[in-house]
Amino acid sequence: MLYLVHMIVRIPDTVAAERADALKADEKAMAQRLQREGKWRHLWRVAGEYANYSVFDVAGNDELHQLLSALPLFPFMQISVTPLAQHPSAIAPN
Ligand SMILES: O=C(O)CC1=CCC(=O)O1
Repeated sequence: MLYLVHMIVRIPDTVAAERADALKADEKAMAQRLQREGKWRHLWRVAGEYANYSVFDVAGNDELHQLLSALPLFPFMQISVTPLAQHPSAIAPN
């Protein structure tokens, strides 16, 4: 199943800069592993915001939740999820 996921990142000032940098490096490593595995199909920065729109291709709600909640920045993100279905006018299956 495909899911459009909106992630807004807010790391509070109480998190030390070194800790924040480590979390971001771990987040990048996990995101790139999931992209290589084909589960994180798109990752787009929202221009001008510390936020992204992503498309995940996973078995269902439970796998998506497991992946999102394992992200290093998960405690500092506001996440919204939109399940995607095929559009009948799309010229190619997604
Ligand atoms: O910077 C972000 O939008 C949060 C994030 C998701 C994957 C990644 O590497 O950073």
